[in-house]
Amino acid sequence: MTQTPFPDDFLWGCATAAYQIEGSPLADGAGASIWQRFSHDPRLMAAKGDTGDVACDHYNRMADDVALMKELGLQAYRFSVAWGRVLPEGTGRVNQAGLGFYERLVDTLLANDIEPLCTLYHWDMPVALDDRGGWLNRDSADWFADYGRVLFDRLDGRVKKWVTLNEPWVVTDGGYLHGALAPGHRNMFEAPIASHNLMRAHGAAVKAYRETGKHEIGLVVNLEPKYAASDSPEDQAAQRRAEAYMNRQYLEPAIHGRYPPELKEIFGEAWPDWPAEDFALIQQPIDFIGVNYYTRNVTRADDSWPLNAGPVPQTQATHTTTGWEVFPQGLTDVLLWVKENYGDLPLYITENGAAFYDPPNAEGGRVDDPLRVDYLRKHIAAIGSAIEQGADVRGYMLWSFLDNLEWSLGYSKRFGIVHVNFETQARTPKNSARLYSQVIATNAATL
Ligand SMILES: OC[C@H]1NNC[C@@H](O)[C@@H]1O
Ligand SMILES: [Ca+2]
Repeated sequence: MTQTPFPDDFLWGCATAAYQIEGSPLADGAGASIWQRFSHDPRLMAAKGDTGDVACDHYNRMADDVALMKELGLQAYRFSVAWGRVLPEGTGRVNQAGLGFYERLVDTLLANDIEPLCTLYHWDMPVALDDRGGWLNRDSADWFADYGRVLFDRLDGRVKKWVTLNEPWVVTDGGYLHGALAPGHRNMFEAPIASHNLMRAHGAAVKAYRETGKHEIGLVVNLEPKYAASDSPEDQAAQRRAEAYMNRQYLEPAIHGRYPPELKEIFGEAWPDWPAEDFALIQQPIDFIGVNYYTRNVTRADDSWPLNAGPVPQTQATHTTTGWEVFPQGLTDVLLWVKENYGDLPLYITENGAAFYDPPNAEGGRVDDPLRVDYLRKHIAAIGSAIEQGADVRGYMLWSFLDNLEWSLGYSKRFGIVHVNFETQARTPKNSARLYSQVIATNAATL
């Protein structure tokens, strides 16, 4: 049994997102989001009928959920704000009832010694703004900065760690290129524009934060390390394209004020010439990088895949119910990759976790989830290894606190360390929650 002690002030928490857990999407004057529209459209939503109308009913059960977080020993909780609750039309009029929910959430967390980490954008743009072009409209940077100012003014100080965007790659690739996610567009000319405006909005919000903010703000990116299938020039080039497209497309402009050259090669005529002043806006200094890690990709040249880069299935490995290879080493590798390419900014694992099969109801108040326990043990140890090798990792926000709406995949993909019976809304900590409580209590990974 090897013990890897973590730094004394390492922050252990869980992550969720508004549309995936709250329910009551239109309550108390909230404006509909693009996910309200998308999840109700059977032409677009893969898991037809699985909408966010109820989800985990967290909007009504928040106090009990925070009490459960406390019981499990969480030190932090990463949540997102539903933009439309606060600004029903996306800009202008503030809905005090909506803002009040998040203020109550933050105050309840603080009363339980749980540090709030607040994500401004976790995919749920108000439909009023999508109808004005959404992320395709260059005004989206101003809309987003104004939205940020409302939250900073009310909550900064109680919230000391802010996140502008969650996973801009998924927003763009899913929402504008492949159409699997809201707003469901399939257009390779739109994707770079949405992507670029998301990063302009990130920069505008960081700039707005610096006007009054006294604490920290960062960007959260999903990183999936790409391992070339062979040393052949074709596979090496495929790995470079895949890495540029998913892992460099957002960090490169945010940190270095440029795009990786492979993107023009990938998008060709669909890749605009960006105004130089955009990069000055995007490259606002940030205080940390949030890394969301789930799995890796072994990449080979394969023209049956976009980018002429396809995965080599790792049939020998354990896979999650979302089809992802369990590969803890990839978390160590990707943390060191960020340090090597983007310098010594503090890092947080802002999401990591796994969906494995769990029963729909927790017989006898127990849910035994050995595969998730194993996944968490190994990935937490992988962070310890990265820290030993010099990565400045400050915290871990496990995805997720509750089983929830896995977007277009619906409620069948259960990522929670706490089981939710969606018939009764009963919460039942899984064995993985008990493991996590031990990790937090000992501040160490045990393998
Ligand atoms: O797929 C699991 C998670 N990945 N990152 C974004 C979250 O909203 C997802 O549920
Ligand atoms: Ca649309």
